[in-house]
Amino acid sequence: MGPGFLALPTVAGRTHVLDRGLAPDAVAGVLELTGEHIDVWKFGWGIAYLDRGLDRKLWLLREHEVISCLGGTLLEIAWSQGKSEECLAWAERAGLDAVEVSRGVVEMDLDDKRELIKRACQAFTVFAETGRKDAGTAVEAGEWREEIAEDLAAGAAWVITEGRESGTVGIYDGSGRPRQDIVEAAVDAAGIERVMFEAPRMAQQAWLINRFGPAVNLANIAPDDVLPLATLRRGLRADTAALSLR
Ligand SMILES: C=C(OP(=O)(O)O)C(=O)O
Ligand SMILES: O=S([O-])[O-]
Repeated sequence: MGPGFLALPTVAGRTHVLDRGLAPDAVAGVLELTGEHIDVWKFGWGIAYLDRGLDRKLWLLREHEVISCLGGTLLEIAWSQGKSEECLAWAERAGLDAVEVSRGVVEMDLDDKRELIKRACQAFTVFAETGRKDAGTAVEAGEWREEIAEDLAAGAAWVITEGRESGTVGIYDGSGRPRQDIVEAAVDAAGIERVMFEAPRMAQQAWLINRFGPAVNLANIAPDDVLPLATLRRGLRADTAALSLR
């Protein structure tokens, strides 16, 4: 990795990218430049449903051994219309590897979420998301702990904590600062290896890396932030330079 003359931290943390509708050629470019740093590629919200480049993008992701994931909002909308089976069958035919199961926009109780996770696990790796997508309904730390434990018991491979593309909800306050009690509750409940923090902003990525080390898993990373994030994880940027300064 790099020319090799620096002693840098070993990076084990996963990087999960949020695709807001990139063209296939752009995806090819991102993967060529930074594919080695990308573990999961999420088609945000309902993007996959409308994406005419989906087949080609899925082919590229497979070539680079990146897990492809359906956005949670699409499955929520399908579920609200009684179409979750149709949605999962379509995603399986399309060749997606993973789905996000969330209850961020619809009213779905924990029993329904558990059933949906179990059903989705039959064909997919499941990322179970915790937290609401609107700022008005913050979930308390105890509830996060409980929901995360249930999601994992239902078979979710990963827990993903809400932050959206904005970074101002879920584990963050309205100005984007981490809600530390929620962050710690998520790590307590899932273990650092199984939790992925949505962290769209550089300051949030740096805060989480400084708190948990370069092994922290970070999600909703913009495609052109992948390389900057790789530098943060290795202490190659002022915000985390303590990791590599001697
Ligand atoms: C991208 C989505 O939302 P979030 O960023 O909140 O996971 C989604 O639901 O697909
Ligand atoms: O995930 S990274 O920084 O290689």
